[in-house]
Amino acid sequence: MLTVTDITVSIQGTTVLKDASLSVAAGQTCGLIGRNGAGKTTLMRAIMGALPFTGQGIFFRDHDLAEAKAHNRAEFGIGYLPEDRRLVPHFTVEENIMVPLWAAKSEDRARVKWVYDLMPEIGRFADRRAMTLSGGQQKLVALARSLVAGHQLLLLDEPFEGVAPALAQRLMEVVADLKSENLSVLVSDSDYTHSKRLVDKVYTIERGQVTIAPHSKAA
Ligand SMILES: Nc1ncnc2c1ncn2[C@@H]1O[C@H](COP(=O)(O)OP(=O)(O)OP(=O)(O)O)[C@@H](O)[C@H]1O
Repeated sequence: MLTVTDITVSIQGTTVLKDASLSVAAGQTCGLIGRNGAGKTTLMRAIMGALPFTGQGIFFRDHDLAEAKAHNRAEFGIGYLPEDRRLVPHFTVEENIMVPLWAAKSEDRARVKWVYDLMPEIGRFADRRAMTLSGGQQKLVALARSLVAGHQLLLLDEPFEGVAPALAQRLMEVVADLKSENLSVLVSDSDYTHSKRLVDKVYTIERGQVTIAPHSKAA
């Protein structure tokens, strides 16, 4: 499904990701665990087309992502929850979660309804402007937005970071519920506490180098 092979990313002359490889199979949830500054966000942003990379490449199903425009990710069914949420503050919650559909020129209301069914709390504040929500609520909205686009693959960048325990629990429940949807998920975390209950396979990342963790349930 997603294959990253030997990619290197340099930012301002510094190599921040070095020959990184990983793969996420259909229906699999993979963890990417590493400390702050290890390169998790850099890898996610490279997959999303927001950072140039060198190396063999990033492939998603039949698509060579180096050849695709960043906005094609939504068309391919890839959803992304950035670490810093990146909601449009003056848009309503519903407008925010519609953004990937607009990018993909899709009117898939059924997908939006599916997200509201999965996360009923989102429907309850659908008309509120994003800037009026707490940080934790904004994370839920950003997760909902990633789900609207991500009917094949979800990239979740530190979804539990800086979130109160009850909300982290709720985020975990939503991600765990996706197991029955055959979605592929790559979830990054600075430690293994939250993600260990979710993942089928674990990669660790340290100073830009990715390795498969020995305690992975499946390789
Ligand atoms: N725009 C940038 N300019 C300079 N250096 C950068 C930039 N973006 C990232 N880096 C550097 O690249 C390295 C990896 O950063 P990255 O954000 O990918 O780490 P991370 O594992 O996601 O950690 P964090 O949880 O702190 O975001 C860090 O050393 C960081 O300082």
